[in-house]
Amino acid sequence: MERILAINPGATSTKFAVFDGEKQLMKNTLEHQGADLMNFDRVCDQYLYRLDLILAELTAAAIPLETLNAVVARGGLLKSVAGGTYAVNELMVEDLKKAERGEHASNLGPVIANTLAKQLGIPAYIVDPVSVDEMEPVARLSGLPDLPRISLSHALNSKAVARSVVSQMGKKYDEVNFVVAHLGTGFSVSPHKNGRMIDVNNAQEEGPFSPDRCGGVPSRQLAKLCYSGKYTEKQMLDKISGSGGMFAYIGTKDARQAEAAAAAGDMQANLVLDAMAYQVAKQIGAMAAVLAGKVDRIILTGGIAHSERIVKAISNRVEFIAPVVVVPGEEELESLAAGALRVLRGEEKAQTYQ
Ligand SMILES: Nc1ncnc2c1ncn2[C@@H]1O[C@H](COP(=O)(O)OP(=O)(O)O)[C@@H](O)[C@H]1O
Ligand SMILES: CCCC(=O)OP(=O)(O)O
Repeated sequence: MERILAINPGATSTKFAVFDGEKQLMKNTLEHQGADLMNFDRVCDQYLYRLDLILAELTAAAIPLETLNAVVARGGLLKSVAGGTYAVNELMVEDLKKAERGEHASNLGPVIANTLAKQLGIPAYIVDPVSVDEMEPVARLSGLPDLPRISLSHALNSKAVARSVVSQMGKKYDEVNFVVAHLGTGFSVSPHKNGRMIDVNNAQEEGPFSPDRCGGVPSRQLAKLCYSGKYTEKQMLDKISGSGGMFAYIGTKDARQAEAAAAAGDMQANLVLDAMAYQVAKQIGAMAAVLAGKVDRIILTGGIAHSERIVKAISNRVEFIAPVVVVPGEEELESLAAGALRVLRGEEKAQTYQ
């Protein structure tokens, strides 16, 4: 039986699980307080800190490291790649340490996996990293040649959820058209046409605003703000991704807190939640147009798909397009393990990142 350690580093947590084949032996979420991560200048500097915490939990769960056959992690902001499972290599680790496509917690995944796998002499993989790019040429133009559109999304969960919905329909992924909205800390809304994600809003800088990102904002005003002298480049980038969106308006990234505040009469929290759902619905409409209106299902997934209020607000606006299926949360660890398993069992060949 293949024993696999799956790791999913997030902005404020590290989720990991150990699987024997398909069977999950343990699953854990390590929460990181702001103060724990404050001492690290860059995201990739956190890899040993997070790895040590995982190792301590594996020891506590009496899972000897020597019993692991592979490590698999959520991939980061790499160069654009096709979907699938990739062997972690040094070029991938170097690219993520340089973070040329930006800082994001998922950049830590391959670095942590590589460090541990090298120590144990076992393979390390990533599956459907955030830089999966299946966009059609027409989707790549932004309107400014200097600023090509880039595919950075929740490809791992969006594709896994699409596959699971399609199997419930008794069809194949390449026989259907879906719009999948992943609503987590970042939001990505993607049209899936016959098994390919042919467009997506870059979850770091486009589309609807999300709990900590501003999404697409008025471009002239943004340019003026950048040159206003009020903010450094780092501060501006943080406004766009990290402390923008819902957080910038009401000081929380937690949709549950926002809902509780709205329920207690906070009008601003109420408006911000309505606006977030409104923008998601607008983005779903745009992606339905990408599919020429031929949409078999709209899928809402991610942590915020647990929210009845937000799901209802979005569904009311988009269910004229296609039936809405809600798959709350994410199955990223399971999808990572399944991707590694396909390679270990010889059902799929690991691709090479270059
Ligand atoms: N039951 C719930 N109701 C409303 N919002 C929720 C619920 N559970 C989680 N969320 C929200 O989901 C968001 C995080 O989603 P998640 O998919 O865990 O994000 P990520 O993995 O991208 O950090 C947070 O804003 C959180 O408040
Ligand atoms: C960069 C795309 C993936 C993403 O936004 O993930 P989170 O929502 O977990 O930050």
